[in-house]
Formats: sequence, C-alpha cells, structure tokens
Amino acid sequence: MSITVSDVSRRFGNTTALHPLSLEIKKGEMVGLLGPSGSGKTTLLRIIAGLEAPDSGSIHFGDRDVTHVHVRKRRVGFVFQHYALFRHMSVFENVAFGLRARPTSERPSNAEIRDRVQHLLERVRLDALAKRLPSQLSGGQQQRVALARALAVEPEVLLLDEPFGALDARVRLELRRWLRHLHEEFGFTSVFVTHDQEEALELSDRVVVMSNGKIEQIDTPQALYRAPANRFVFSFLGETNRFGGEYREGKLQQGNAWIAMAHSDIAPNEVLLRPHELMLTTAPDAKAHLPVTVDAVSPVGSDVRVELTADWMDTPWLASITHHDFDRLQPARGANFYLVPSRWHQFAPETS
Ligand SMILES: Nc1ncnc2c1ncn2[C@@H]1O[C@H](COP(=O)(O)OP(=O)(O)OP(=O)(O)O)[C@@H](O)[C@H]1O
Repeated sequence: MSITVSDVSRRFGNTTALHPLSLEIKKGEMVGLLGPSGSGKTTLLRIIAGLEAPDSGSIHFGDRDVTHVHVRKRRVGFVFQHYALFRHMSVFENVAFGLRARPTSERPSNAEIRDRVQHLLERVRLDALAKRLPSQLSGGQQQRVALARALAVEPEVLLLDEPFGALDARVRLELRRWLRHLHEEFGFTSVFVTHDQEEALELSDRVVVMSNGKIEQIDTPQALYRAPANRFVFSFLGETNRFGGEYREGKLQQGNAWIAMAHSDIAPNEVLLRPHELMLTTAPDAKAHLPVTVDAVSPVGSDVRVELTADWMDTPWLASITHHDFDRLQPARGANFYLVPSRWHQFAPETS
C-alpha cells in the first residue's frame, strides 16, 4: 500500500507543528522520520495513522482518500513506545487480541487464530513464552510481542513511534535487524519515527529529515550522508566540528589558527569538518595550522575518539583516529598536537 501525504499542515494553538508538506511513500517501502525533538515527526505519524486530523491537505492509502476515515478503518498496525501490552492477558492473548476484536462476520475461526498467532510467535522467537504475562518478560521481549500483535491483523501499513527508544543499545540493535527481516518477509509499508540517526540510516530505504515542522530532505541513507541538502542535514546526521573565522589572504583565519582554501561565496566565514576527516600530527601542514590540546581520549570502538580544545574553537572538537595512530602518537590528556584536515564542507547559513 503506498501512502501519499499532500499539503498536510497542523497547528496547536500558536505552535505550527507542521507547515504544509507533501510526501510519497512507495508500497513496501520502509521510511524513517528523523529529526530533533519538536520537529513534527510524531504529529505527521499520527496524522498518517488517523489519530490526529490535519488542518489542511489529504492522506491517501493507494488510491483511497483516507483523510476522513477513522483510525480503526484504516487497517494500520501500530507499535508505540508507550503503547503498553494488556497486563492481564498472556502473550498469546495479546497477539490474538486484534483478531478476536473483529466483528463476527470478519473474525477468523479459533483454529485460524491459533495458527496465525502461533506462526507469529515463532517468527519473533517467543513461542516458548506464549503463556507468560507481559510482566514476566524483558523489555525487548515485550516489544517483540507488541510487534507480533501489530502484525497479527495483517496491516498493509505499519507505523512505529520510537519503538525501541526505551531499550538498551544491544537489544535495540537486535530488534532493528529483526524488524527489517519481518518487513521483507511480510511486505508491508512501514513508517517509523526516531531521533536516532544511526537507527534511521540503518533501517530505512529512505529517510525523511525534519526540522521545525518542515521536511529538509528525503533521500536514501547513502545519498543523505554523501550529499546533504543543507547545513542542518549535515550537522544532524553526524558529529560536526566547526571552524569559524575571517577570510584573508587565501586563508580562513581565527586567532593563530588557519586553513588555506579558495574563497567560498556560499559560506565565506565557516567550514564544517567530520571527526574522521581530521588527522592528528606532531607538526603543522603547509595547508593548515590548527594547534590543539588533548582533553579526553576514548579508545573504545573501531576508532579512537579524541576530544580537543584550543583558544580558537567555539566548542571542543572531536577527531577520530585509528588505533594504529593512537599507539604511534600516544595522545595523553594535556598533550599538544596539530590537526590536518583531509576534507571540509561549506553550506549556506541556516535560515531558521
Ligand atoms: N497535542 C498537542 N498540543 C499542543 N502542542 C502540541 C501537541 N502535539 C504536539 N505539539 C507541538 O507540536 C510540535 C511538534 O511536536 P511533535 O510531537 O510532532 O514533535 P516530534 O518531532 O515528534 O518530537 P519528539 O521527538 O520530542 O517526540 C511541538 O512543538 C509540540 O510541542
């Protein structure tokens, strides 16, 4: 089922939660709505679900205009972070609930319900726990029940609002993979809300980046990361170091620091750099003079993250260096080095 959002807007009193925006989600696609708190992600999801009415615009599922169709008749499945399971019902009954609640004419037989629930519980690897109550499950297991419950009614559209928000990092990672597999097996169209960049980039076919009730960019994760449309998208998608200064004599300068570069009309006074685009060295380069002092070192992970300070910075910078360079340079707290950038980025200033 494709979803078409056309010129949808929504205000709450004086707050504009959504400026008129449009979005086309293809059948079978998995789309992540990504943005900072208050950017309008949940409002957009709730309007697609039918839990909230837009002030203007329309929502179509395929050719069907569902703008004024009640949530119960839209045949969407939900998984919300705080959309708790029924506490007094077993895992099995929680998953069966949506089927049993159907009007008699549409309700499957008890045997069919049993088979379908059984199959779903196997898919989420909870068949052994079918008789337990939700309180006897871990948080990750509960979210798997919530997903099975949403899928039991065979929705063509699955909507998820921060579904794994409350879980620890490892369980999150496991559930993400598992959601992706189910998505491919069942072929539904999914829209999920997250403020976690990594989650959006890993799960989505396309990501919708939002800020202040507007869509900043809609693209595949790769295209978003490689070709961000603007400064906001660049900054939001990954850690960013900022060098601000004045352009003089072929260099962008700030205090005793400078980077040699061609003049830029779009952003003459600023460049942005990712942590992995910086090299830590013991001597300055002919193209850049960026003296820094090591403030903290975190050698956990595939790279070593080094936090750096200097008088010429607005806020501390982050460089990520290889373990090999870390062993060679031994950057202890308080030690002085230079940074050599391999690449930088320039964008027009943000307007809002
Ligand atoms: N029921 C409501 N009444 C008043 N204001 C609301 C209501 N729902 C949302 N808003 C406002 O609309 C804006 C968008 O909120 P929304 O919940 O859609 O953002 P979000 O991107 O999902 O944020 P978060 O990640 O914090 O959930 C915010 O400024 C919010 O305060």
